[in-house]
Amino acid sequence: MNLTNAHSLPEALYRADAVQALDRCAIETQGIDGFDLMHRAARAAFRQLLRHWPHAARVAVLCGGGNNGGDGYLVAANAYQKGMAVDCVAVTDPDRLKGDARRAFDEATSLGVPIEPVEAVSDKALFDRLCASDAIVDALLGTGITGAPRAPFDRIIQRVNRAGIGVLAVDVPSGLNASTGLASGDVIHARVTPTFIGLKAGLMTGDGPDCAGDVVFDDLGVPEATYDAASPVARCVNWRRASTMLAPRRRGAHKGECGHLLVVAGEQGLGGAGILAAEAAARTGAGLVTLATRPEHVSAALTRCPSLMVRGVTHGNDLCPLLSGVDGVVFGPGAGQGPWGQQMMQQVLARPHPLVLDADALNLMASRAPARRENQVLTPHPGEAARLLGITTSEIADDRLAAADRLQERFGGVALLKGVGTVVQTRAERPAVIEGGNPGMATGGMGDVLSGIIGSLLVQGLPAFEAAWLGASLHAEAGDRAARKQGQRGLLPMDLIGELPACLSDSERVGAPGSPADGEE
Ligand SMILES: NC(=O)C1=CN([C@@H]2O[C@H](COP(=O)(O)OP(=O)(O)OC[C@H]3O[C@@H](n4cnc5c(N)ncnc54)[C@H](O)[C@@H]3O)[C@@H](O)[C@H]2O)[C@@H](O)CC1
Ligand SMILES: [K+]
Repeated sequence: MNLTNAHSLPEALYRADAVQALDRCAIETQGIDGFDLMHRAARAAFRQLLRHWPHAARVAVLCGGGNNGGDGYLVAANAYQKGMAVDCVAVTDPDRLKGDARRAFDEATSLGVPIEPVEAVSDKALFDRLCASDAIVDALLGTGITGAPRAPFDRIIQRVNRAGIGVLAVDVPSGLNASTGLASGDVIHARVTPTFIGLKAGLMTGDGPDCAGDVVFDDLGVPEATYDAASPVARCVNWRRASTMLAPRRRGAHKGECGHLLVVAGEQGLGGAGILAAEAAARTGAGLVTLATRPEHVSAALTRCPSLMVRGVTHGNDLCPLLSGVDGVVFGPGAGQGPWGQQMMQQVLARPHPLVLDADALNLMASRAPARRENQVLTPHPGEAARLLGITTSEIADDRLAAADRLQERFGGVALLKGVGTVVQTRAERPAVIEGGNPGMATGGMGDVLSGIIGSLLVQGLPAFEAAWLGASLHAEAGDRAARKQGQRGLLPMDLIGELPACLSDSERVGAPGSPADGEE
């Protein structure tokens, strides 16, 4: 997702069936004519076309057989009336169109929009036309898709992507599951996706952010009461929202009341993981951070970050004195799965502290009988999540919200499923999906930084769920700020850590906890 696009999206995320319920409510209960709603959607999409391609003179519009296709015919009509050259292709036989989609086709036809059935256009001619366009409007499939795109949609989606011309996807990039963000077959890669009435969860997680480009939300002016018709499946959160939740510190605050975190990490050869987690925790404001690591990593840790207390631990028993007197523990980064990691795990789990369990802690857990614990945050990536649940990573990708729910159910506490659109799940509250972050963060050590951040917020007194979603939002924001300064590909975890204080200063500017950030909502 575009890094500059954030923050104007609504918080409520819906599955496709819930958005369909909202559409129905707008029409049947709120008295908005369905065809009028389609006109509004088309105008909203066309506005984005003009905004993103202000000089477009020729557009190709590809229309499917449902209401998404109906939106497309009306976008084509808008473009035609604006004087653009329009290549409109009916991918489903217009004789099979029903209801508002049929009316949209009829209206476009009566205005003189040239519409050709797909069978009348050879593959090569279609490809040439796509390549000759300034922009392509994808109105093939929307929220009504079931499964992977079937012929001829699959072939057309491939052509569109191969043409290399900017695409505006109407409501949802065709081929994407609007509920889950799964692309189970061919899927449109759009530059912008104007989406209507309800923000679809699938645009914000899994394959969604990669395929949708800039997501622009438009409620099409439906009355507020429309939203009583369906519940959101999750909340879309970002640092701008999260930063308002951090209470400012008392002027008389002292380190003892800002929490003491113990980071247990760094088996032989993996010392950096613990150092990154501990430094990130210190930079997120923990009053005290102790790092328990292999003795050979002690001097490196102190050289890198002298404000840490660093203890060399060789056996599980060495950890006992360190565990008393801390407010929370991060365990797992670079801990290995050998005897060192196992001994440390045994000690850590035997105490009642709030916990963040990451990396090797999760691998060690996967080989034991699941033990539920309420004051813990598990932070698996999809591979670790699959091992914890005894399923495959592709089953995790099938429905990330459902996978996070299963993890939480099995292990209790909070499950944070990493990946694009990180999902944070707890029992009694609506899950959070994190907006933000960038592919530069796909590098070793970024997860260690995240676990340090969450641990730090835990010991500063945040409940586990808040610590997890605030922490993930902060991590994404720091990654985006670092990427804006120096690009994505060469990003290192230290660059994120360097951005943490500036990100946190947002919350200091905002003031009282719970007050809305300026310009938001
Ligand atoms: N009145 C409304 O309900 C509104 C709906 N809107 C648009 O309508 C869309 C939803 O419309 P629909 O519910 O008609 O659904 P869609 O238009 O998204 O898809 C349904 C069509 O796709 C076909 N299809 C489903 N799965 C397929 C697959 N795997 N391969 C090939 N074809 C497949 C179906 O046979 C059907 O023709 C929204 O995404 C939005 O664009 C907007 O116009 C706003 C108002
Ligand atoms: K579409």
